[in-house]
Amino acid sequence: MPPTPDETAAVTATGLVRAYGDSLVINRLSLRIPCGEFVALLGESGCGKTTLLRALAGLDTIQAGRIDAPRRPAVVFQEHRLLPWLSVWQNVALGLKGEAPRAKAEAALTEVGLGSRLDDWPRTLSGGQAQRVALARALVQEPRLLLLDEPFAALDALTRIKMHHLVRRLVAKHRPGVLLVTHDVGEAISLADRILVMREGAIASEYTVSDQPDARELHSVLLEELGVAAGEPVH
Ligand SMILES: Nc1ncnc2c1ncn2[C@@H]1O[C@H](COP(=O)(O)OP(=O)(O)OP(=O)(O)O)[C@@H](O)[C@H]1O
Repeated sequence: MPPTPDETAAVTATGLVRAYGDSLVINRLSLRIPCGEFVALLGESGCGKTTLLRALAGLDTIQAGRIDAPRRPAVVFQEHRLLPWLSVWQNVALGLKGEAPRAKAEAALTEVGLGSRLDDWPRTLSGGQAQRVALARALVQEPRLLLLDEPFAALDALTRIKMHHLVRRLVAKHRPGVLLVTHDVGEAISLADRILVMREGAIASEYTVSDQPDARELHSVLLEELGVAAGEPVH
């Protein structure tokens, strides 16, 4: 059974609009993610998933609509985006306010299994380890909303599965609302409580994963939604 989402909203977005020139990428899109709920966002390439995520993160402007997020969202991207001139713990502590930043960074790094790498440089980490640092850097902020923009896409299959387990465990413990942008239908089904499909700038359909008796059937339905016959790659 998935955890019951908390009542408090991690984010509520209403009537969002974003155009680039004449091209309307987000068209009166609304969504609400309660704290504790893991939501995956699927959609064909170029449909506006990253644009939406950047808007929710406050990294991009919207032209109409409203975003209510009680606390600043944290974001993990496909690339780790660690600063090479700062050590691992300094990267995690960057942006932390208050006392004992090293101790807080250490606690977060221990949670992702990197408590022994505090003083190392980012360039000495593997791709999976660097993504774990990026995850620690996001979670140390205690966000209500965690935005994940294909954070596992560049990892090898085994590392990706380990990251899935880690993220699931950390989300169950800290209970932020999560929005995961992914191209991987299997990843969406295995991680998310709810899957949103974006089309023509809005949420075209949604699936509550626990309501679906057959994961394989849901997989086929989602591939069809994405315009892919079963067996073909999404890209
Ligand atoms: N800065 C920009 N200037 C102009 N057009 C942009 C800009 N950023 C995105 N777009 C356009 O907006 C549309 C949506 O892009 P976006 O990156 O949000 O899609 P996506 O669903 O995340 O794609 P993908 O799955 O391939 O990553 C695309 O047509 C893209 O060309």
